[in-house]
Amino acid sequence: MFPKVNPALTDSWSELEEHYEKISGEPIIDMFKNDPERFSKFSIQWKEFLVDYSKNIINDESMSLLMKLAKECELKDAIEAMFTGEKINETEDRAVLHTALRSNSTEPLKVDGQDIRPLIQTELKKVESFANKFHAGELKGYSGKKLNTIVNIGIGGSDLGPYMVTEALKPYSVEGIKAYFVSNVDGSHLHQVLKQVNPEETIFIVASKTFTTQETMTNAQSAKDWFLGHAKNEAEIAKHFIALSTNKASVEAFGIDSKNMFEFWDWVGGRYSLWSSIGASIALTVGFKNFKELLNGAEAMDLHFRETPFDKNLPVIMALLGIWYNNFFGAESHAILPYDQYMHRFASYLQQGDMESNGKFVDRNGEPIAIQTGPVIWGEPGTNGQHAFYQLIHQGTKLIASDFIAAAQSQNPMGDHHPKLLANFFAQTEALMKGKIEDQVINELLKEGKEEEEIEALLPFKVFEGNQPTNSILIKKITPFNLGALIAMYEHKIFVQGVIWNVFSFDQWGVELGKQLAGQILPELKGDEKVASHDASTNGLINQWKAWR
Ligand SMILES: O=P(O)(O)OC[C@H]1O[C@](O)(CO)[C@@H](O)[C@@H]1O
Repeated sequence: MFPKVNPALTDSWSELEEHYEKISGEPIIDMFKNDPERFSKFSIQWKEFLVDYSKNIINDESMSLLMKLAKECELKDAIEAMFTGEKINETEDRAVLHTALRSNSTEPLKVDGQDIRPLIQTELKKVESFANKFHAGELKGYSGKKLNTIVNIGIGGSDLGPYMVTEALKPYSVEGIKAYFVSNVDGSHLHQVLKQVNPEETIFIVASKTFTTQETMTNAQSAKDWFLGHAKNEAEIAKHFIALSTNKASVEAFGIDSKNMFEFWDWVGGRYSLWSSIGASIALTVGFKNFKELLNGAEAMDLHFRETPFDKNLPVIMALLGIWYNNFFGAESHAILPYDQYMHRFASYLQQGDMESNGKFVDRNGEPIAIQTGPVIWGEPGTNGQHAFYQLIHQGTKLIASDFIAAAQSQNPMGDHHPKLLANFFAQTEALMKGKIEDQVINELLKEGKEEEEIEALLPFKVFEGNQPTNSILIKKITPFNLGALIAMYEHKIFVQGVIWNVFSFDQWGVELGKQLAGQILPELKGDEKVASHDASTNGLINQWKAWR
């Protein structure tokens, strides 16, 4: 196992603290003026990606200290430990091998003495053959009609990944296939979907690693009841319900034959599972070939991450920049801003990926952590976000580091929409860096014919400092391959940050408490008696609900 290093005790940490004092007030724009090589130095072109991180508050020294931090935290060993299947998820005694799901290597990779490569290939082939039959119209429902609609029922990692990808790859959807995703236990979610589908043509995909998640099991049961209300025959479930899970016994207990189950394993974390059978809804929507391309793109990023020196390594650089702002500038959040409408779920997907992984306050030794760990992840597609929350990034009191993501080629070229979208993508990072200086504002106001007094009054509101750091990720096109690589880049960024903060990134004990309490409260909601077993606030809310329901 790689060593459990407290990052705050490394030499590089104190050197970075000192360095921060020197550099934090320096305008990025001046750094460009002083260094003509800055863009080529702080940008990386990799396959069809251009990652430009030159608009950050960094110089050569910042980067070399951050690289030193990665070395002092034994990042290289940590990467190898993950890829080779060491049980780095110690609190659950599990290996972390989502990378194996997309690997084309045939070299044996053992977990508990068993080579997992054949297991992965068998399930992948199962998904392939099922998807091919579905698209060939060979799968028929209870009335003999072809199946052409999928309803994925899952939540968290069993929803966010497949939903985000099927949305991002909508232009690659197989013609005639409709896909819906139901996650919320709020009955309205399932209701709205069931209103739109024909039971004779629908496959319900019950996606749950544990097959015990309350929301998913409730939605699956209601979907089954609805389906049986139409099909009238339990035997027809076999044609219309499949399960994606690690838990065969619960799948069978629910009434789905294990022949209709696509398996995955406990060494695949829920939020890293879209590459496994959980991706079946992706294969059914965009076709198996595109799903495989997605896996290939992720594998290409895995190889880049594993083999490239840190100073040219995309996930490592992205992670270190995040640490720079999170731990030295005191930034509390990180914005994900895709200039791509199809990627409207990307920030939500990364919220789980990042916040469930690195939202930890205890280190790998079980000691409380004295430094900040995972940031708040948020975002929306541009340009919509520009008309909503960018004001705060431009002129608020917080430092917010952002990732701007855009595709050079549009999926739907239409008039000058794409140049306009991209003009905004380019303009925003420039504006965030430059801000607006007094002279510029005065000139503008003079041109508008304002008097000196008016100018003086308006000046403080119109000037802003800029120096908000951004990364720009320009991708030639959002193909399945490139999307796979992009997702994998963020997965590895999260991993690197977890290693440096010395947290266990692959468990999520914190989410259990709310689940436990909801389990206790549910029976108390029956009947009209007042509840008095909680704190006054919770009792008050429950009792008012009882009065109003
Ligand atoms: O796939 P499952 O077992 O239904 O779990 C769904 C989600 O619930 C969580 O355990 C958190 O509540 C996630 O980690 C997971 O992705």
